[in-house]
Amino acid sequence: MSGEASGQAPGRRLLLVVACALLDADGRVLIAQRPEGKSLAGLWEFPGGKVEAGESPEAALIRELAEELGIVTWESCLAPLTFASHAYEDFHLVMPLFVCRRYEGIPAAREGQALKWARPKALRDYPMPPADAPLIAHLIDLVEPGR
Ligand SMILES: Nc1nc2c([nH]c(=O)n2[C@H]2C[C@H](O)[C@@H](COP(=O)(O)OP(=O)(O)OP(=O)(O)O)O2)c(=O)[nH]1
Repeated sequence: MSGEASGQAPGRRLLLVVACALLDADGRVLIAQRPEGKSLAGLWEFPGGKVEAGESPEAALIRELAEELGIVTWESCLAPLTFASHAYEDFHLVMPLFVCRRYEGIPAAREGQALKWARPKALRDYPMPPADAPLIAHLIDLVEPGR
């Protein structure tokens, strides 16, 4: 039943974005700074982007990692970790977060974004989109448990 049919106010539209915690051998995670001119400019985020019509989340992430960072990875190298669900002003974001430890190539900024390898515990020192805050604890538990 739609929101209107059920008598509820229609909600925000759902936006499906897929993101990746790319990990290096030292357990650091790659974050990228959103460039000027985009929404949430200046904030640090996990690489990824919108899932296009007809695309699976995994295929979208493989495409985004190639476009943004010039790396190649495979569905078998993407492990689901957790997801974000956050109400922004204009839409409700649902964002699965995958972990990837195996890929080919050296991540390089293909879209002018600044990149940083950060320890999961240090992620709180970087301003991130509000949707991302609850994800950090999951990464710490995965990479630096008990520390
Ligand atoms: N890739 C990514 N996007 C995130 C994160 N956290 C978060 O709220 N987002 C939001 C920001 C954007 O609204 C959307 C990602 O879409 P996108 O990166 O393809 O969007 P875009 O910049 O091309 O377009 P737009 O935001 O200007 O509409 O998800 C994150 O950690 N990684």
